[in-house]
Amino acid sequence: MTHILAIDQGTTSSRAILFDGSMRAVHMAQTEFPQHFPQAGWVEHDPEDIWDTTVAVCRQALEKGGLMAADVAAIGITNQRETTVVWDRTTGRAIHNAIVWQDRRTAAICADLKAAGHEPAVASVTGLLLDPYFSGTKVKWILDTVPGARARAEAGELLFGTVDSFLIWRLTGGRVHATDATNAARTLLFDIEKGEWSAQMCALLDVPPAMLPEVRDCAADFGETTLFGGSIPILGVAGDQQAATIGQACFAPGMMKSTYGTGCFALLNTGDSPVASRNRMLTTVAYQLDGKRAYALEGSIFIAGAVVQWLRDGLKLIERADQSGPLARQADPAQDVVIVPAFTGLGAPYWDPDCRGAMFGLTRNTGAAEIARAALESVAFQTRDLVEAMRADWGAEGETILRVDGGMSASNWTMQSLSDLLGAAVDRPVMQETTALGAAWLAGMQAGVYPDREGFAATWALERRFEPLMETATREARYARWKRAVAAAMSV
Ligand SMILES: Nc1ncnc2c1ncn2[C@@H]1O[C@H](COP(=O)(O)OP(=O)(O)O)[C@@H](O)[C@H]1O
Ligand SMILES: O=P(O)(O)OC[C@H](O)CO
Repeated sequence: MTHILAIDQGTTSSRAILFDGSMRAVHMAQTEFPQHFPQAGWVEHDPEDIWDTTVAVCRQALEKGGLMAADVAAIGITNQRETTVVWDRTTGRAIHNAIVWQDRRTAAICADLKAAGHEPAVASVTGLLLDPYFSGTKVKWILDTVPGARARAEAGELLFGTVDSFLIWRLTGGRVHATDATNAARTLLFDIEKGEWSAQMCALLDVPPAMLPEVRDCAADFGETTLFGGSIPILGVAGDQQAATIGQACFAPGMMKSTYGTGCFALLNTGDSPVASRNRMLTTVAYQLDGKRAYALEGSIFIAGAVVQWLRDGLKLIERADQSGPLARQADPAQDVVIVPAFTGLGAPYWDPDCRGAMFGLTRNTGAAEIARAALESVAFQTRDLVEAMRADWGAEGETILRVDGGMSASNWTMQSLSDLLGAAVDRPVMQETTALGAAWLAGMQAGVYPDREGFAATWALERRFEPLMETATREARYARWKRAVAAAMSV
């Protein structure tokens, strides 16, 4: 009973990481699974792929470590958020592919609700905006589209869940239909202040309450699984960005983390009451422990590491992601190329689904290095947009320190440019698997094998701090140019 198994079910891959009794990640397995794009702007996953890859990576990680179910004290689950599954209570099979968070098919439903003046009520109850990103309109779409689904959902025959709930249902053999407060907070159906499903939102989005999972703490009893050769309890659940916030030990109000994966998600802990944003940030649940919720302001950027993938796969300027920083370093300092990477519209704080990317400042001397630099800097400028908005919402006292993680945080050049363009310290921890660590800690703490919150926070260790080296006047001039570039891209 010495290990904790963290399941990290992400957008492009499923991962399982085994942590030992000292919270060290000791064995890992990862498998990518297919993405389906049935129409422009639509993104789906086959729930059976999600399930099969999840089970496979758990088995592989256990095998790598030569471990059995009896060696695992608990499972923690963290997951891609908002992605929506509706399944049959009797067979456990989904009635439609999972509709992924990136999917834009419900843009018209959102536009109609906005035009009818519902956004202020939605924001005040759920902390979110009327954007296709969230689960609620995706559930409505499935119920309106799959023949007979609405009547079956009303009769209690169909269940809704985000990916955590679907995995819990399958892992427990259909015994537990539950989610945690962080995942519930991403559905458009959850009253984040009261901590319960909102009848008003269910009515607005035509979602029968009978199909909703029970909402529990992030560290709680989510049932047990016997799939791995013995019984293992599931004791921790959190959406992946909240799990990273926990894994980064951002437990005190004012602490902020930013995760640079495919996209970028920055969360600022705002303490025990929700802060309504005046700057189009999201208000969300950071975690719920012992029935008490901590809240966060969240800024979501859809393209971060994806811009590096574009340099590699689209423009073929590099062969590997880690060549992007060294290439950017060679850029001519006299040139000021700006890229607005609005490949799938812009997220926070602009929320413009129709905007597309743009590049400014080209000369005859512009080459691969200048484009790479502009691509990496676009991530820093977007982070500054979020940090400015969050500080305006929450109060700007105190120094901003950003704790970073995710694949792109490995790039020293990008992290230095982030610190320069933010004018703030950027802290990169030793342990960069913060998402899985967050889920593992929740489960391990609930199982009684890991330390409490304070003890866990004390284990956070700095690998490297990046301090701003850029002159203030240069920083401000470059940021002003970025803002003009975004305005121009949005106006085309
Ligand atoms: N050294 C690096 N420099 C810049 N970007 C990188 C580097 N290593 C990885 N990336 C980018 O990070 C992303 C992968 O990060 P990861 O946290 O695994 O993302 P996700 O969980 O969204 O799949 C990719 O988009 C990749 O382009
Ligand atoms: O799976 P990731 O790491 O790309 O994260 C997805 C986010 O949870 C979407 O809100």
